[in-house]
Amino acid sequence: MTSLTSYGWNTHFEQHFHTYQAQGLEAGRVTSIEGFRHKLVTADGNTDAMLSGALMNGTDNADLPKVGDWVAFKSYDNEGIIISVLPRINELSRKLPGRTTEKQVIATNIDTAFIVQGLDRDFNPMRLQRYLVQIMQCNISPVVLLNKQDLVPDPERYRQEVIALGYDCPVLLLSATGHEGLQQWAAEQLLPGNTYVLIGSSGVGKSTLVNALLGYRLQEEGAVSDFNHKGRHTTVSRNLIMLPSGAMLIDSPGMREFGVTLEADEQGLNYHPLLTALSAECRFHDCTHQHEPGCAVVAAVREGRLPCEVYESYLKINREQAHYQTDSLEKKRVERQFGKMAKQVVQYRKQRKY
Ligand SMILES: Nc1nc2c(ncn2[C@@H]2O[C@H](COP(=O)(O)OP(=O)(O)OP(=O)(O)O)[C@@H](O)[C@H]2O)c(=O)[nH]1
Ligand SMILES: [Zn+2]
Repeated sequence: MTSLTSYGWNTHFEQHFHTYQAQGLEAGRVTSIEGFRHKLVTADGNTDAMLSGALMNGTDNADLPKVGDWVAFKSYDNEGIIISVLPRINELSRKLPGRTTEKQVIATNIDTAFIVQGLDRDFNPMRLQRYLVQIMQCNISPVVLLNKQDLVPDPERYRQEVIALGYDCPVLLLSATGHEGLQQWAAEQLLPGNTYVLIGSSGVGKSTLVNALLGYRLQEEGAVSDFNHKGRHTTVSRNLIMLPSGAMLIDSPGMREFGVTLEADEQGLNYHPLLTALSAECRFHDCTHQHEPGCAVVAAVREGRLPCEVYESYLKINREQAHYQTDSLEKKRVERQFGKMAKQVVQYRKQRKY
């Protein structure tokens, strides 16, 4: 018997599961997905499950089961058929790379996201801020892991650089291969029954970190070639792994692009404590901190009280947000128009009786 609580089951899921339980369904958590095959951990151990026809045909991709989801399923010949996804506590998503405004759900029901950057060549405060903003907007708390500290002479300098960005989150230095900082990370940040996700570009050491925590090689670690310093894509799928300590970790394949998906009434600004504090002193309450007179943010940048990187990241994310919003508004307008057209056709058919 597996205790579902040790996998993160709580009263939220319990409540939503009631009606399914009455129908004789079971509950399980998705630990990996390969094609149509979903691996679930259940009260009776592990089982494979497929999607029901209704789920497969009538559901948007973002709402289909993802790693981390709790699902209601029916047992059938040693296999499960997933009938429904229980409402998520949160979902880690990103905008897919390129011009599309499509959202991709990476993993769900997450307590903390670890953003991993390697200090060798991957360290990039701009990219880090993009991850931070998106994670916070998904209602997930972030922790920054600066890995490969053994490869630079003064790793603390990088840590201070991240702290100076002013985000309210822990920043840790690690070496996955040298096992430095791992114990402290595990003891302070990896709590039993909680679910964590590792994100970051390919080659920053995510698989190596997972393996170090597990104490054995679960995934092949890809050798980053010295020749061109381009990491090979080694992690191909996401897995929810139970660590010996009872904490769960979802490893995700390297993602160089991490597009933000801020919604219409939100502002990237809300996710930066330094900017929020400063904007209270702007002359105009709806200041965009770009061209307005009496802008406290611009003044702080000029006087060196706000790091340029923070301001630059704010501008960049705002621009992207505007693009994302016009695009999704346009999509909604087209959908509305299509709905109207479909209604007209139905009416027309009724009148003509065919
Ligand atoms: N020197 C040093 N090398 C490391 C460290 N952590 C990882 N590496 C090396 O970096 C390379 C890439 O590590 P992986 O763990 O495969 O990286 P990943 O983030 O899982 O990459 P993807 O699976 O492609 O997303 C391997 O050769 C590791 O041995 C570290 O702390 N120090
Ligand atoms: Zn302003």
